[in-house]
This record gives sequence, structure tokens and C-alpha cells, in this order.
Amino acid sequence: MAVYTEVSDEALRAFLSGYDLGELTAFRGIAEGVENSNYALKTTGGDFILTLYERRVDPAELPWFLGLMRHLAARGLACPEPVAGRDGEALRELAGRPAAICTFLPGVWPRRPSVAHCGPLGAALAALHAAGEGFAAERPNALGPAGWAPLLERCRPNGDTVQPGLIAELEGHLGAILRDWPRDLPRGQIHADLFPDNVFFLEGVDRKPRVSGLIDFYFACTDILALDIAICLNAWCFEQDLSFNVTKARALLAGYNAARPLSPAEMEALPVLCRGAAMRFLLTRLYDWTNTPPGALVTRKDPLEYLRRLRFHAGATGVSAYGV
Ligand SMILES: Nc1ncnc2c1ncn2[C@@H]1O[C@H](COP(=O)(O)OP(=O)(O)O)[C@@H](O)[C@H]1O
Ligand SMILES: N[C@@H](CCOP(=O)(O)O)C(=O)O
Repeated sequence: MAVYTEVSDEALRAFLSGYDLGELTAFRGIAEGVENSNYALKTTGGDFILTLYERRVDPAELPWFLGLMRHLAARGLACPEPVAGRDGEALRELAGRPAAICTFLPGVWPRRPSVAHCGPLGAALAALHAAGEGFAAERPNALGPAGWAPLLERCRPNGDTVQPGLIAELEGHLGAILRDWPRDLPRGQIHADLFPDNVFFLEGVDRKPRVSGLIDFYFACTDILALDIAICLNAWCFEQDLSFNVTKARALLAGYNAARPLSPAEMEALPVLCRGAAMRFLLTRLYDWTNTPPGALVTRKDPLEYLRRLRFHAGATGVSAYGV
């Protein structure tokens, strides 16, 4: 469930009086999502998404996220565009929470991603990276390499209850990842959480899936561009039995390369970037798994799925393991 904060009719009408969006015609909570409360909003002016930002989002960072989305949308990327009120402000308050209205994107996210999704995904990721150029404000990646050792420490007290020996194994992987981490790769604004539930598709006239929108920019940050590719290789190219699908990886990389060719150094770095990307999601999942009280409004995800991915990448002999 992802409607943590209820909005009364009166509060909504008062809130909407600050906008030029016409008359309200429909309003409903959206069950999907993890972090924030999302509502679908229909007015005579169109379709929108109203988001109330919950506790895991730092209000001080919201202007950066909304500014990035505005920048990307202005450069033609299909992503939510923050809608300003009459006073020019997109970030407001509703029901005691920071809140914003963004444009609604059509499409559905793929429950079972196929090879046919991976090429358009790669192209859309390259388009995101290109559109991010010129957005000068930087947001350090709190869940990047510098954040992993402290997060592992926070997982230490309970980590081995998930699997005996897990913490020692992660320490071994982390030491090797930090030693091998690339220093001079191209950087820019990255999405950092481009999982299938954050990418919408529609069928084109040729019946092939095409990307209709990218959502959920609330982990976006400034980091190595190819780290986004590694995050996608992990999230899109493993099967349900956690075997790696090299055909999906090849399609993803070809889609990306066609729009923004990766340098030899970026290609070479893919295995360690994939290890780091697996470590990042393993650690946040492990922390949530062992520290979320029963009944808390956070959906826990299995950390061990990411241990399987990490082991695959640690065993990869080079970039040829990724189909190139
Ligand atoms: N701009 C948008 N257009 C259409 N649907 C959206 C949009 N933003 C969010 N949604 C809907 O809300 C759901 C949750 O959004 P998401 O940003 O992933 O939430 P959370 O950050 O809480 O995980 C999505 O799966 C989608 O159904
Ligand atoms: N993608 C992360 C969890 C973040 O969830 P989201 O709904 O905000 O994308 C994971 O799978 O661990």
C-alpha cells in the first residue's frame, strides 16, 4: 500500500485553489509504490499525479529532485513534469506533508521484462543521461561507494540472521569492490533506481514495446553514468531463477550504445560497477529486512536475490560475460 497520508475533500479543494488546473473531476489513491503517498488526479485541465512526500524523503532535497525533473522534461524526456501553482511554486504542503503535482504519464510497467523491453530501456537511459547535461547542481550519491561500509556496519548486528556468514562474505566483496572502483569515468545526473516498476511502456504500431515514461526520480543523484547501466543490468537481465540472461544484457547495451557509445574504459568497468550496484541494493534491502518493525508501512524486498547477483558478477571473467 502506498497511501500513507489521507487527504480530505476540503483539504484537496483548498490545495487545488492554488493552481490553474480547472475543476476537479476524479481523485483516487494509488496502491502501488513504496516510499511516498501517490494520488491520481483528474481535472478539466488533464491528468496528474499528486505526491505527498513521506518520512524517508528529506524535504531539503525536494527542490533538487523537482528541478531535475523539470530540466529533463524541458529537454524532451518523457518523465513527470512538476506543475507550478499560481505563485510559481511546485513544492507546496498538503495534510502536513511536502507535496507536489506532476504530469501523468501513460503506459504500464512490465511485470515480466523481455528482451524486447531491454533495447528501448537502454535507449531511454541514454536519453536520460543526455538530457541531464546542463543541470549543474550536484547531488552526491548517499548510496554510492562511500555509503556502503557505514551501511554494512548498520547491518552487522542482525545480518547473519538472514544467512549465516553473510556479513563476512559481504565484507570480502566490499573490500574488492572499493579496491577496483573506477575513478575517472564520465559522470552526470543518474536515475539510480531504474527498476522495471519505474519504466512505463506502450505498444508501438509495430506491436513492439516502446518506452512511454520514466518515473520515480527520488534516488537520482550525480555519479558515474555507467553505474545506471549496471543498476539496469541487475534489475532487468536476471531471470526469476536468478540466472543471467545475456541476450537481454546485449539488447540493453546495444540500445544504450546506439544513442551514447560507451568508451572502452566504461565497458571494462562494467563488471565492478555491477558488483557495486548489487552491493547497494543488497545492503538497503538487508537493512530494511532486519530493521523494519512488523506492520511498518515499507514493503521489504529479499536481500538474498542480490547476493546471487553479486556472486554472478564476482565470478565474471570480464565484460564478455555481459554479451559483448
Ligand atoms: N507521473 C506518473 N504518471 C503515471 N503514474 C504515476 C506517475 N508517478 C507515479 N505513478 C504511479 O504511482 C505508482 C508509484 O509511484 P512511485 O514513484 O514508484 O512511488 P514510490 O516512490 O512511493 O515507490 C507507480 O507505479 C504508478 O502507478
Ligand atoms: N528498487 C529498490 C527499492 C525502491 O523502490 P521504488 O518503488 O522506490 O523503486 C529495490 O528493489 O530494492
